[in-house]
Amino acid sequence: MRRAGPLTYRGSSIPNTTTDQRLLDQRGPTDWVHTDPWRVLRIQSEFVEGFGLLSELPSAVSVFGSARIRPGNRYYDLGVEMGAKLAQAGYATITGGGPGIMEAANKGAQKAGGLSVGLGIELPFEQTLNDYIDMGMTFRYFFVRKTMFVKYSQAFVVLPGGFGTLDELFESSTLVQTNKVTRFPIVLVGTEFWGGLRDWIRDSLLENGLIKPHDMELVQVVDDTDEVVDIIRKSHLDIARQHQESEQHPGPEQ
Ligand SMILES: CC(C)=CCNc1ncnc2c1ncn2[C@@H]1O[C@H](COP(=O)(O)O)[C@@H](O)[C@H]1O
Repeated sequence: MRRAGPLTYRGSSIPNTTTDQRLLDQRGPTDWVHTDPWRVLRIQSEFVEGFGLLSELPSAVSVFGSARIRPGNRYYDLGVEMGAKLAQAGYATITGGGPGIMEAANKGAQKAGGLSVGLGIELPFEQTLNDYIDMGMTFRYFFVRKTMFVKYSQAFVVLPGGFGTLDELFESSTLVQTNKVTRFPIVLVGTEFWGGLRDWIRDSLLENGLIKPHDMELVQVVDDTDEVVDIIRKSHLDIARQHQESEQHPGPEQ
């Protein structure tokens, strides 16, 4: 029998070298850097770096939207306006750090004097963080990056976009629906763009009993960026009030 830390080996499973021998041995193949145990460490280091970068962030809102929309498009302007309004309301803006609406929201936030954050993702084609980011990090792993959006922002604002944006919208809706995150406003901006999706959710998902009626309220659809800020502010005031009440009238000890 051989014990190696928490591991136990018996019989033919006993390795013919020890962990220390393998660590100190410089010869041999280097394919271990492409193995899952090594990846686990890289994933862990991404969490450590991300938490380190973001843990002292003030209140923040994540803004999602298309990577493909260019300056001159009305939705780009909407992104700039959204970032600026969030900055004026005292929120940091977090985006995926890429081009398009992400860039627009970062630009609006930065130009209005707010804190502009970009959480980029390594992609198969060359890609750098946009030029309007005060604090940024590029992630290797999508799922680590997604944890950062949810952990360090207090609301999601979703502007027009494609698959990436829909992924972010539905992931956050699922987290709220399953109570993994609580009291977290999700606001879609652009009724013309999002109205069809909202109708489909009602007519197909709700109609067939695949979601509950109150799930329809998880996501709000508006046009006006001031209204977005009002929804987020109101939700945060409600949370603060409930917090205060529960401190004044604590329930029975669990
Ligand atoms: C030009 C191009 C496709 C660049 C891709 N570069 C990207 N850089 C950073 N985040 C991204 C990128 N593409 C997609 N995303 C993520 O997915 C969303 C946009 O995807 P889409 O364009 O809607 O589907 C963004 O909110 C962002 O978080």
